[in-house]
Amino acid sequence: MASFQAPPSEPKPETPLSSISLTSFILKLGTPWADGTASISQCAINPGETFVYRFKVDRPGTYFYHGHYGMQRSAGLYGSLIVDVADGEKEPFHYDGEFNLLLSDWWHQNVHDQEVSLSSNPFRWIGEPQSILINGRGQFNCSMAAKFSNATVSQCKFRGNEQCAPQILHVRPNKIYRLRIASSTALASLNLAIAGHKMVVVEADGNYVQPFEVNDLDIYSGESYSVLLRTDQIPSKNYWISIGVRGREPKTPQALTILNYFPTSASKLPTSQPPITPPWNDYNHSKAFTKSIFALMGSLKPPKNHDRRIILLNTQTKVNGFTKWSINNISLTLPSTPYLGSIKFGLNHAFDQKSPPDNYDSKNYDIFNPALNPNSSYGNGIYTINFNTTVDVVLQNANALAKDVSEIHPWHLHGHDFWVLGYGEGKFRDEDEKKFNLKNPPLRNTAVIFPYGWTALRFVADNPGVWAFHCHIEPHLHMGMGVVFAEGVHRVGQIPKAALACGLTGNKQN
Ligand SMILES: O=C1O[C@H]([C@@H](O)CO)C(O)=C1O
Repeated sequence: MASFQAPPSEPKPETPLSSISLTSFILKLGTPWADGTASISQCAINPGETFVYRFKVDRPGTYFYHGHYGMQRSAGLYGSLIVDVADGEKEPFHYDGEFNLLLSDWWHQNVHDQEVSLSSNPFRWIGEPQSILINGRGQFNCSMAAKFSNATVSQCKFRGNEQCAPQILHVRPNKIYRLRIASSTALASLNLAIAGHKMVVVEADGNYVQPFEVNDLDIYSGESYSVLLRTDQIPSKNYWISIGVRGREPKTPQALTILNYFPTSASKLPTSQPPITPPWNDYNHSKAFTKSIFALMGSLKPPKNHDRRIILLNTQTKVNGFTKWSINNISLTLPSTPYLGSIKFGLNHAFDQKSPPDNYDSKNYDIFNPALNPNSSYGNGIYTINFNTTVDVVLQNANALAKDVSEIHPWHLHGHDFWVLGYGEGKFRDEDEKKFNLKNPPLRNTAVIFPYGWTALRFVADNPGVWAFHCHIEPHLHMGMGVVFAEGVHRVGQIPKAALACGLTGNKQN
């Protein structure tokens, strides 16, 4: 069992009072109240309160945890969670050392103001981040690689102990290093490259994958990878590691750090230019990477058939004039009593008992153009899944409100891994099912939909609880881009009181 405790919050007069909840990317089999989703699996933790997350860590991998109340992840409430293999067990690959890189993005505008802007009419978008951070460290208004830049940006000056100085990766020649890379970004899709080095991808979202070699790696918010890096280059030099933005026109400089070979001094800057991220809209590059990910031979295979298919159309819409994201024309608003408690206690008036639809009007909806009618409505109804059945979810992308705009959305499922059965262009059709990969689809907990495309996932509803499934872009979730699945809730054991201490379950003892 592992447990981590919410940081004790002692409200000081100048600190705004704010609740939190923490989620992590572990499955939480049998302890759905430890999933950390406020209004879904638990009540938010109020200032001064403590909530202990106790759950079974059932397999090794690269994970992270973060706040799941409002946009707290954007405000910096996140951290890594690395699970080592159990004693006596071995990873299916060898390495001599490891580094952990948790990536994020950073705005100068505070998150409260961002939330207000996003919830205003007229809508004010948060724009692109000012910096990309590596392990919470990033630069602004200076570049470590200034001498390679055409712009008149100044050279960053570091002694090495400043908070914003990059964490340098110190390596020895002719070794193999495991880089654990996870993305907690609020918005940015990223690409990472190491000058002069290739990487071998071996793990995705805590699952082993069939190893494959890349020059650079795309990573979307919510995802994690492990790559192996062989330090086989000239040891008298150092090498740039650069991270740039994908999928949105970048207005954010690449994040940089250095791969420092022993015995070269870490302060010796690399002599060649940092790797340049592929053009932001080179989607073919991203698709080629994403489609090269397969499960390691011998991994768990998906069931051959599904019991239910849910098609989820992703649209940017208007509700009463406010800009929102909607799924099958419903923009998710969470109830004040968390679903887990209200379903367990049969409190039928805690949320809308009507399920959202399993499909959209796929015959008539033109995914390539702005909707003829952009209006949708708020809702907090959920998808109730029969326990132990197999569900296919097809995420269907579409044009946003503006013409010729369709964005990337990384969708993250709580409480499960899913198999990624396929990606396609345009509208999903029944016959696309014939092309699903049932042989070696990767098991993941986050999968991306590309502009104007679809992504098909399969999971088995074998984890009693109530689980969020949402776009991992923080402002998009805030704008309603998510759905909720419930399965086998009557099988859930005794829910700790702290998870129920609000709304209509506030006085429940179970
Ligand atoms: O949700 C979003 O809103 C803006 C834009 O569509 C409207 O300003 C944007 O880029 C998003 O991802």
